[in-house]
Amino acid sequence: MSRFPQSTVLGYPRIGPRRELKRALESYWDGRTGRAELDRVGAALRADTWRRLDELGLAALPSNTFSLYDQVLDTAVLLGAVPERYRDAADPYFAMARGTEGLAPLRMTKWFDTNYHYIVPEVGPETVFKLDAAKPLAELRQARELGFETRPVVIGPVTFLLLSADPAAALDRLDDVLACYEELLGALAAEGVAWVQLDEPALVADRTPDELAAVRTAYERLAGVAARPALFVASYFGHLGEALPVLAATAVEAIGVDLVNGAPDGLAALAGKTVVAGVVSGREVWRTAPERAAHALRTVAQHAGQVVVSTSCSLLHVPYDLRDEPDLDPELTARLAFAEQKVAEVVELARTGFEGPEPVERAAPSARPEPVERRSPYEVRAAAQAAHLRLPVLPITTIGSFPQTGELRQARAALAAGTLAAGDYERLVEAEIERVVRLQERLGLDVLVHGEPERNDMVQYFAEHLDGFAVTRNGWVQSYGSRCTKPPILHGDVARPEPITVRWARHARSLTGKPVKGMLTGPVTIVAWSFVRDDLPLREVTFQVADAVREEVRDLEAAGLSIIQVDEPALRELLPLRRAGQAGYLEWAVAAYRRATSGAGDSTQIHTHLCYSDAGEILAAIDGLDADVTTIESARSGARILDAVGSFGRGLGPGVYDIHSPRVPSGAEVEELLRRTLAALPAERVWVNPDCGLKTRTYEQVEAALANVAAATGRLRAELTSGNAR
Ligand code: MET
Ligand SMILES: [Zn+2]
Repeated sequence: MSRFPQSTVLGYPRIGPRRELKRALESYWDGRTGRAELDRVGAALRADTWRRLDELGLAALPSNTFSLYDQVLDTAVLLGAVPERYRDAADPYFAMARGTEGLAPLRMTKWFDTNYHYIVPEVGPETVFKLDAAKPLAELRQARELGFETRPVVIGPVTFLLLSADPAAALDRLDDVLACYEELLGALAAEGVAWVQLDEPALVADRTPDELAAVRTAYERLAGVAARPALFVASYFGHLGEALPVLAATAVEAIGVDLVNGAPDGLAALAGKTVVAGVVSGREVWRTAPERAAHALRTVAQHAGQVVVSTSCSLLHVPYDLRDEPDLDPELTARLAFAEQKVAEVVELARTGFEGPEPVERAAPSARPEPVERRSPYEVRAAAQAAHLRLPVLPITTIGSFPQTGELRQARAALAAGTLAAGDYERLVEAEIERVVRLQERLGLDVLVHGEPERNDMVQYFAEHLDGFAVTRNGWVQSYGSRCTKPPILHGDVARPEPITVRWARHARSLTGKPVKGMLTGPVTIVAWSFVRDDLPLREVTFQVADAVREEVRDLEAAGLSIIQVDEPALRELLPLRRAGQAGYLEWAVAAYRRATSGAGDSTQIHTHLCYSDAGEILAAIDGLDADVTTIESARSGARILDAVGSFGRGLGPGVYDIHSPRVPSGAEVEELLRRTLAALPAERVWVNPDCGLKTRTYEQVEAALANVAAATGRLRAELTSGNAR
């Protein structure tokens, strides 16, 4: 077996430094360009990446880390796990990713505790596995033509099966999947490939004995393949825990461990192995402290046969290059590293060896006290709110945003470029608010919103108005497919210099006699969707953000807003992968939310909104938020969510309109969903609303859908008041 070179990265961004892949994909999907052009852009991005990594001095280059959509979907294709119904589509790959006319896409969900989303494979008894190694082989050969020897990267068999829609049923297919991997190893060996990387991030979560047995079976079998490349099994996003000795006992040659938060126990098991040491964080944007990295490397070197310097995970989760950010404060820039800079750090650590002074442990900051104010018990608040708001039964509301028009986006760009005066921009926003208010009045909604036209993004907008945050010019990170987000950088103490949303909320309120709901993003979601300083515990940082939100709640209330929504769609996302950390996280996350909202008076109704979440796992925490009304995504998951959240003794708005689809639900569909809700919950607690914000939809769709929602609600109200509901 050949020795693993001294430095590597587990993966690299692929959307393009200027989002070239995004544009190429969208143009291909729209039919503006053909497949050849899309493939040309992909090939150019891969070539640029290998050249750059090589120039930076990285010793081992990965391949097959590029993807036209998602690496899990690529793995499904590699293994032939394409569900029957997609096989006849013009382009089965993108049909699975995005759906087609009449064919829904595969489900998509979050990749571990990141904001990246993968396509959930469907694996069951009927799946026919058949290796299709075209993609890894093509990338390998492309790199060779450019003069680069690469290490193909593939999702490992256990993680692939555990990530599929029904993991238990999928694990039953382990033997068949392993046959494909064996064949893949043979094909790579035939090409003369020295090393292959199999990603097994699923092993950093708690695993059952059966699952650990699957790990043993898988890697004993793969290591037993006669002619194969050397095997490098990569873990990331945490420690391997009980999977470490299992993996180490197999004959795989190299194991990748995430060392960003210190070295795990049990390293002695790695004796004789090559350890690919993830000391440079692949998911944070802070420069690596060299003495801490060197310390971790020394610790591992005491046990391992060989230590290779690497990133803790793929660099997919950070932007390309800090040099694209000339507007950042130089003091901040000096603290940062994006993908390019991280590669340089890896190379430097490998070059200088692991010598250096011992790191100084930082003193833990003292905990900040909780705010003393407590809201009254729900019954007291509910009575005060009912008297004050006088809402009808089954009140209809929305989640906040209305369609973002091209005109608004252009105006914002012009404002940033200095070609549109601030006053003119503000008048445009006010006109849009008026349009949204009139539309809601016309549709007969009960609790109105201003529509969030001033917000580019529900987190970035707040980051731009709070101290302690910076926003980037090009800091795009892939979220899914062609979609990217630009996470703000939370680098200092957070404070709110002045009110942020009040002027827009006040404007909406001045236009109507109906109640208007103020709209804020919650503290947990703001930190979840930002790059957050690592010199304070996340809890402390989140509390600082909560205090800023709390001030905003107070000011909205003082401006006469009697309903205020504080969104926490990312509450589930930060949940630690291992159960041991979950209760502690949920406790402070809930405390942060209550800190943000508990300054409101009893007659002010606090709403919260959650989506993207497998709410089932965090039910008690959602209940603990103690919001007067919780709106939650449910149009697709149906009754499941009702069973789960029905026990909350407060207001509940399970979504009746799936806003992720351009489809307009009929009045009959909405009525059916509402009837199901009313069968599970007392009518006086039920709210009627879409699943999520409407900003990605068109006005045409929204108007038609909300008209159907209002009509269906009207019919049920009539039944309820005539006493024969259900
Ligand atoms: C991802 S949750 C979105 C909530 C936000 N208020 C909106 O309506 O867009
Ligand atoms: Zn939402």
